[in-house]
Amino acid sequence: MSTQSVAPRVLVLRAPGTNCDEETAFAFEKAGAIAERVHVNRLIENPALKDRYQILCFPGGFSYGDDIAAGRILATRLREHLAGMVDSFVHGNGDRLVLGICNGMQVMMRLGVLTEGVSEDDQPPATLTWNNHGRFEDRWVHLAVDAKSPCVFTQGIEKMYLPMAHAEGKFVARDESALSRLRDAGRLAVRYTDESDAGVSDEVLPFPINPNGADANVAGVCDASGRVFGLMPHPERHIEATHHPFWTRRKEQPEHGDGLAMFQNAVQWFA
Ligand SMILES: NC(=O)CC[C@H](N)C(=O)O
Repeated sequence: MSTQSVAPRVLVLRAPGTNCDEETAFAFEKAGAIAERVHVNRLIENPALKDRYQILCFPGGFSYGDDIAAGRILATRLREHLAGMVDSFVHGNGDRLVLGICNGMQVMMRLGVLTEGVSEDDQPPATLTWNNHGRFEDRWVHLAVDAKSPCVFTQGIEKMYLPMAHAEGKFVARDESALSRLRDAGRLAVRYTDESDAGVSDEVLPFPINPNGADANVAGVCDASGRVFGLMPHPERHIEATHHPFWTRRKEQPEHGDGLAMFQNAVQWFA
């Protein structure tokens, strides 16, 4: 853990087609961080820019139009031009955080940083593919957090109600052994669940509870350290209590929306 006491600085990485960078920067700022939106081309011109930041965030959207596969082109650009930057956040001295939201998680899956250390060969142990019904799906989902997960972002959170909005968000493990390795290490940190707060379930739940058909209802995955995390739902879209779809019908308003705690956890980690 870092000994730094000032507000952490967040690099919210933009690329052509990114569309959640403003909201994501707002969420980090509301949680007490200093967030800057930086275009990938500025980083390629000047990779030393990365040294200003303690948190790297890949926001949601349609980077490079989701061409080839969602997240593929941005991941390839990062691998070709900014591998050192990615490595310094993911590994480095272990004193930085990485968060990917939706298209950001897709980029991180393509980079392999969320499932590192699981395969014994060079084949990816898991991927994200098209939702079962083959369409873009936009709806609010109930999520359960794996209490034994090392994920820095979900500490102290049991459940969340967040919007999801994606076409290529179905988590698929290569085989049962890859899935159980990830699960046993608490790396399948966030799962779709039903309204009854049933908690984490490995049995695939029906649509629309599990909106895409993901193996073990996986909605978010972290690395072995818990510092590197990606999720398909959008915490930055539920920051204020009034973002909740039924806020006018609730008797009591919570202080914040469910998504804020994840950003607060990230800031807290540097305190
Ligand atoms: N909200 C998003 O980030 C969208 C992710 C991606 N473009 C998809 O549809 O799968």
